[in-house]
Amino acid sequence: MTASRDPDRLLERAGVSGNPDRDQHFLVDERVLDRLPTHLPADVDRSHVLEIGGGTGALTDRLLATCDRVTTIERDPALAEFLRREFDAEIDAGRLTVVHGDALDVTLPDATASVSNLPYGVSSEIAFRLLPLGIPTVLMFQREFAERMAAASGSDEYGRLSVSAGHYADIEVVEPVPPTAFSPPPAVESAIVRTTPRDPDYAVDDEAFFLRFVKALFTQRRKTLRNAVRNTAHISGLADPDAVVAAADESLMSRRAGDVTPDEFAALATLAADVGRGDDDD
Ligand SMILES: C[S@@+](CC[C@H](N)C(=O)[O-])C[C@H]1O[C@@H](n2cnc3c(N)ncnc32)[C@H](O)[C@@H]1O
Repeated sequence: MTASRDPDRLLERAGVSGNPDRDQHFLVDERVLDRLPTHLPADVDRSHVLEIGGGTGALTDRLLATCDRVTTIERDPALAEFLRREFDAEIDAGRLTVVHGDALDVTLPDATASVSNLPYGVSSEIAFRLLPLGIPTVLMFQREFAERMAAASGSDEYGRLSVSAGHYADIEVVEPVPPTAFSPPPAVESAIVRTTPRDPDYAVDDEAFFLRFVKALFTQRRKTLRNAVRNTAHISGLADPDAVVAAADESLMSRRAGDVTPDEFAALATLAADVGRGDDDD
C-alpha cells in the first residue's frame, strides 16, 4: 500500500463522500483495511483475486500489495473511471482489471479467491453468486446477516440462510467492525466473514429446488419435518409430499428444520426431488 493512497486521500481525489442510497460506505479504518486480505488462509492461491465494489480503491490497493492480479467490479460509472485513472500503472502492467458493471449481471472472472467490502443492499444476492464458484472468500456484511449465515444447526439464528450458505462453504465470522470504520458510517454494525469451500456430502442436482425446499421448510420451523414437508408442498412444489415422508428416515422426519444440518437437508432434498415431484418430473 502506498502512503498517497490512504483512504482519506483517495476519497478526496475521487471527489466523493459516499452515498448510502448507492450502497456507498467507504472503509476508512486503515487497520481493518490492512487486516481484510490477511483473513484469507495463508495457503490460498492469490494469483487472481476478485473484488466486488471497488469504490475509491482503498481495499483494491491492499489487494494489489498482497495478490498477483486483481479484478474489481464497480457499478458507479464515476468511481469506475476514477479507479482507471488512479491505478493506470497497475492496469498497464496487467495486474488490475476494472470492470464497470453491476456485480449481479456481469460475467464473473475465473478468480482464485475474493475479498470484498460488499454493498449491503445486494450482499445476499452477491454472496450466492460467489459461493457456488467454490473459491475462498473474505467478505464484509451487516453483522446480523453474517451471524445468521454462520449459525450452526440448533442455534436460534440458524435458518435458511445458514443452510444455503453452509451447503457451499464453512462459514466463520472472523471480525466485528463498528460503523466508525466507514465513511459515511452505516446505521448497522458490520462483520467480516471467511468462507472456505467444502465438498458437500450430498451434491444437489437441482439447486433451485433445494433452495426452494429449504425455504419452504423453514416457514414451519417449529413443526416436525413430517408435518412441514406436507404443509409446505405448495411452496416447494412437491406433488407427492406423502411419498417423501414415507421414503425418508423416520427419525429425521421427527426433527425440526432448525436442528437439521445442511448435508441432511441436501440428502432430503435429493430424495424429495426423486420421489415427491410426481410423474412429470425426470
Ligand atoms: C461498501 S462500498 C465499498 C467500497 C470500497 N471497496 C471500500 O472498501 O471502501 C460498496 C461499493 O460497491 C459499489 N456497488 C454498489 N452496488 C454494486 C453492484 N451491484 N455491483 C458492483 N458494485 C456495486 C458502490 O458504488 C461502492 O463503491
